[in-house]
Amino acid sequence: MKIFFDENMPFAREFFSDFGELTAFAGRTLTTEQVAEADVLLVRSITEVNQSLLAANNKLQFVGTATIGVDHIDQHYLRQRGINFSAAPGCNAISVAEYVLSSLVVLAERYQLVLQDLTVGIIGAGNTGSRLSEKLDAIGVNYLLCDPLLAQNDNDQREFVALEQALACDVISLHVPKTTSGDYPTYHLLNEQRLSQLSSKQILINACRGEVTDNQALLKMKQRGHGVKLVLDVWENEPQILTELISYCEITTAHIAGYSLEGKARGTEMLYQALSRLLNKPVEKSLTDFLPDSGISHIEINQGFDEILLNQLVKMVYDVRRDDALFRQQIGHQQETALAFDLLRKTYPARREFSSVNVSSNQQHQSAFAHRLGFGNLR
Ligand SMILES: NC(=O)C1=CN([C@@H]2O[C@H](COP(=O)(O)OP(=O)(O)OC[C@H]3O[C@@H](n4cnc5c(N)ncnc54)[C@H](O)[C@@H]3O)[C@@H](O)[C@H]2O)C=CC1
Ligand SMILES: O=C(O)C(=O)[C@H](O)COP(=O)(O)O
Repeated sequence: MKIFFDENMPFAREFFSDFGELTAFAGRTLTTEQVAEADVLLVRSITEVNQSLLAANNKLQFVGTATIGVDHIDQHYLRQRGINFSAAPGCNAISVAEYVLSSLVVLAERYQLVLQDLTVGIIGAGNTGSRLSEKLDAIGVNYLLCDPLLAQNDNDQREFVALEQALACDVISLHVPKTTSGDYPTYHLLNEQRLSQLSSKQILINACRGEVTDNQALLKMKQRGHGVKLVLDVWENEPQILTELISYCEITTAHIAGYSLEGKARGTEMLYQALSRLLNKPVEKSLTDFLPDSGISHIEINQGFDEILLNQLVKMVYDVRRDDALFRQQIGHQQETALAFDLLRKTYPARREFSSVNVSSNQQHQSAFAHRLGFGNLR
């Protein structure tokens, strides 16, 4: 069996070595010819899987994407061809939530905001939005959820608000898939008209897909002096992004919100599980077999939790300013934007989830707090 996998897929060799012959490829430049002999194709978000890519292949059995987003996959075409497909829902949702939390902590310090005085409008309350809401619950920050699709689901007992209400919150955090059809398409959900209604006091965070926000409209409003604070992890037209927008962002990164080692590797693990099921093979390997120990394994706390301690704790494990600094250093300076954007992602420095660090305290409620925030949980 010939298995082709994206070179940026951690532990692919460890998980799939028993399945057959493995070939790594560069996701951005994969060609029809390269993939012609594949029985299994394992991609990440930068590979468009469609009729054109698969035109020369008549033996493909399985396509997997080690990502949450599936907007790069023509699932209709795969169904027509009878090719099995699996994604990795939720694989890096914790990582995205920790990115947003780190951004909030950094901005709170920068502007002397008390997080508990703010309300976060979470737009899209699936895996990433839910992981974020749990972390906000843990630190006592208010939030409103907007998800018209889940609002129609009788099994979901959470309270949902209309888009307009979520857009009026102090912080807006976007967690929707990129869609162009259906009752609630998200392409340019934040279009010029909606963006124009934001106030200068608000914070807008986009860590889902760039196309959910109209980047040209954002640039225009910032050039006119609008004060809205921007945290952008994702961009329209990646990797050829609108570089003029960078200097107007408070925090800006190269689509790495989901790039904790755990998040990326969980994606690989989920595809291993899916392929094992398809081939009726036992699932014998687990992520915990391969994850290295984290740099910090244990933090002991001897004082009460307050804003300063929360700030230190979050930033000790993941400080988003590292990724922001790397981005500003590399993009638009050293080489062509698209190459620099992809290189930043390919050479992303190790980052671990809160779960890799045990936090303990002699006061039980403090340990419980850290646990709720995601520290020291199962990997
Ligand atoms: N920046 C990054 O590194 C990452 C980005 N993502 C992106 O984030 C997206 C969301 O991820 P998950 O939460 O895990 O997906 P999910 O599928 O679990 O949840 C998405 C939610 O958005 C809701 N939704 C759809 N259209 C909506 C609309 N118009 N208004 C409000 N809600 C709407 C859906 O009902 C669903 O509950 C992914 O599709 C992916 O594109 C995901 C992981 C990492
Ligand atoms: O899971 C998703 O959806 C994401 O956005 C991933 O973090 C994207 O990572 P790559 O697949 O582009 O490496």
